[in-house]
Amino acid sequence: MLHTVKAYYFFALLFISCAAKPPRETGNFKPTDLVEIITLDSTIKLDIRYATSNNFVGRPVYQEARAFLQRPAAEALVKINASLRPLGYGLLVFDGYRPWSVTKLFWDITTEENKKFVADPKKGSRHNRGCAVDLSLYELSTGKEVTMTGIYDEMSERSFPDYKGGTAQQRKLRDLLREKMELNGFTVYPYEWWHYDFNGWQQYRISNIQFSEIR
Ligand SMILES: C[C@@H](N)C(=O)N[C@H](C)C(=O)O
Ligand SMILES: [Zn+2]
Repeated sequence: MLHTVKAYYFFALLFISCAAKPPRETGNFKPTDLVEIITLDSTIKLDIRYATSNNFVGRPVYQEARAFLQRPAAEALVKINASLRPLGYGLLVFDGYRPWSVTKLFWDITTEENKKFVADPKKGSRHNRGCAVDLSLYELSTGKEVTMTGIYDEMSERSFPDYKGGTAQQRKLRDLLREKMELNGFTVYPYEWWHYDFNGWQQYRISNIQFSEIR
């Protein structure tokens, strides 16, 4: 019974988020040029959690396990991935461009207390602009995701980029990712070690197109 009520609630919110409209923006914006990351570098790994049930929603919210970014941001990731290779690591991407309707759904299902872990749809997420990426590292020798101080989309202090807990190795890897990202034009989100905004994100519009519509 509880399961049925929860499912009803989820689909009601999904319907609302799909029917809702992104905020109107005025001004001059760069043209949207979303590129699929793996077409630039197939050694960047994907684990698109939002296309699976293994995410904080507990259900897939994407129909396709793909990741896109505005071209300059995607090109910067290729450089970062190359600079990690001699150290034995590669990039593991959880999410890139995200349609605005998904940001609205995330906001609607998240408690007040945890709203700092999701973007306000009234302002839009930098993911909606194709200028934010959620990512971690994988080990080249095993192909496995490394262990960071907290898990992806964990809504706790372990997610803060300056969290002092965890092991020295976990903090070292989290800080290695941050160092490489910052050297290449990204800024970490103050509550999530995995979320990076590409500098200049303000120059791109909020989009609400589905992955299948990206040309
Ligand atoms: C939901 C989480 N992965 C994330 O991306 N959070 C930031 C704040 C966002 O929604 O833009
Ligand atoms: Zn993010």
